[in-house]
Amino acid sequence: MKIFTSKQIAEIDAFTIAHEPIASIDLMERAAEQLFSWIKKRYSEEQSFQIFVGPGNNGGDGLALARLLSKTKFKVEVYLVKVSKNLSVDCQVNLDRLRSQNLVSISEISTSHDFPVIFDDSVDVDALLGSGLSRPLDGLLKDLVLYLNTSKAELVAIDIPSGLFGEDNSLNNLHHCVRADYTLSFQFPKLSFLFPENVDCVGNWQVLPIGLHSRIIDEMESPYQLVDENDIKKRLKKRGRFSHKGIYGHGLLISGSYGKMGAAILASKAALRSGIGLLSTHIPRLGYDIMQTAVPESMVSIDRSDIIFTEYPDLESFEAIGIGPGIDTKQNSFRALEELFEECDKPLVLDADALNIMGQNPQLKDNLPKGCVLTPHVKEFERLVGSCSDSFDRNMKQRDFSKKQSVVMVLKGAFSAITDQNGRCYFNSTGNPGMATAGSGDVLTGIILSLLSQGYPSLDAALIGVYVHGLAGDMAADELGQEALIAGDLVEYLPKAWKKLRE
Ligand SMILES: NC(=O)C1=CN([C@@H]2O[C@H](COP(=O)(O)OP(=O)(O)OC[C@H]3O[C@@H](n4cnc5c(N)ncnc54)[C@H](O)[C@@H]3O)[C@@H](O)[C@H]2O)[C@@H](O)CC1
Ligand SMILES: [K+]
Repeated sequence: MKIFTSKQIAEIDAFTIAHEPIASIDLMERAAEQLFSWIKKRYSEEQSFQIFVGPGNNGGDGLALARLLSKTKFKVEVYLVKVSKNLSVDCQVNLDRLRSQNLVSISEISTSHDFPVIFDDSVDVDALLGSGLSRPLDGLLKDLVLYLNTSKAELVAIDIPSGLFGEDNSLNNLHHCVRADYTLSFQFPKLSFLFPENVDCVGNWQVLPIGLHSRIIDEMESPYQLVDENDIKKRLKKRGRFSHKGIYGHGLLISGSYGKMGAAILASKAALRSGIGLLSTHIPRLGYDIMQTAVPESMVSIDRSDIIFTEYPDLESFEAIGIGPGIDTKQNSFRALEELFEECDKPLVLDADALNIMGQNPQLKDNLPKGCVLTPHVKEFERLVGSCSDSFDRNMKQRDFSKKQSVVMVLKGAFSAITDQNGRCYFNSTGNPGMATAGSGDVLTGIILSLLSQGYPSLDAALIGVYVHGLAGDMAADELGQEALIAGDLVEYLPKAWKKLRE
């Protein structure tokens, strides 16, 4: 699903009105009907609602919703905030319709003395401001939002929590934005929903389709996408009946050091559980017995060092290389990595200590093999690129880095962001907080190495790998709970996750 800016959404809206064609007031009605049916499914008919309405079309949605709710048994009160002389045309029409229906009490809020008592068991609806927000909230609106945020009532935001911008909130004060329990966003999510600092404002968000015109949605360019299961299924290659293990590639995983052999085991198992034909794991000498016992399916390549990575085997026979999990960051490992960058013309995935070595030796960045995949978490990313003021800034820097260095980068976290050589950004939609556990990243490296070895292009390997990793995590958490989840469980659930993608 593409993600558009607020400005683009207004264009899509206008195109729909002109080309469906549909009157804008009827499009607003369609949006209100979607809100109404979401509410009807969720709340009992005795539920009371307090709806806070602003001067624009977001307010218009709130008024139309009030009318639909009051036609049934729901109890509704509306509060219209007087922050400008005029209402938008469709907001005014809906105010007139609600008044003539005469079922709902409509109060005006002109000063903070007019703020109503909010009952803990009511549901508040935030229809103050939507995507037309032009500056951070101040004055009466800010005071009202602060007041609403102190209440214990459940808060449902229409389209976007009032005060939050759809994209860049770096100059905004998030304490002055509505803190919703639910945000019901029309047709698309907003970019800002995917950034962790906004989670307290957005709460659980859901997309409600309102039938915007498919032609303009298809044609309009956006660098941002939220990746769903169908996007992933389309990228999967068929596994033929007559295939043999040679077809699925031979991968080389460089991993492990004294005290960190677990990383090599987890990454190797994940690679093997993700369709690779053959796997060799390159490890320091001390890990020989450990690897041969724990992962008999993998061949072992032994470093001359007992305890760290200092060299790598001839690359000729491998389709792809993965390096980083648990290799440590010693000087000799840096030299070997530098050499690998110079020599390697195979698909490559870099993680963990490989990224930390680069963080310590910034000149390495410019030698990165083109098209390789990097999988940092936020700290590793900032060691590479420098500190960032917020997630929006970090996202811009990630897109720039991918473009400049011509690499694919996976920034791991909730909604992991995957950027490509053209500066496009794909947000992953699977995964849960239970996966923030030791070794989870090693599993991802193994999966991506496996896909690269099978001939998937770097971007596909990253997108599919991150998705299936998150899916395995979701399936594991469903059965085991998030607290108990460990990285080994992700490996255990990979078969089910792959199976689901092949259904
Ligand atoms: N995009 C779509 O397809 C549809 C959009 N709809 C609704 O329309 C909304 C957008 O409507 P509008 O463009 O009228 O925008 P808003 O409803 O967000 O309101 C904009 C108004 O608020 C004022 N304003 C902006 N920032 C302010 C601030 N900080 N303090 C005080 N006043 C401020 C503006 O001057 C303008 O008058 C969406 O969020 C959505 O709820 C729906 O009606 C259905 C269709
Ligand atoms: K809102």
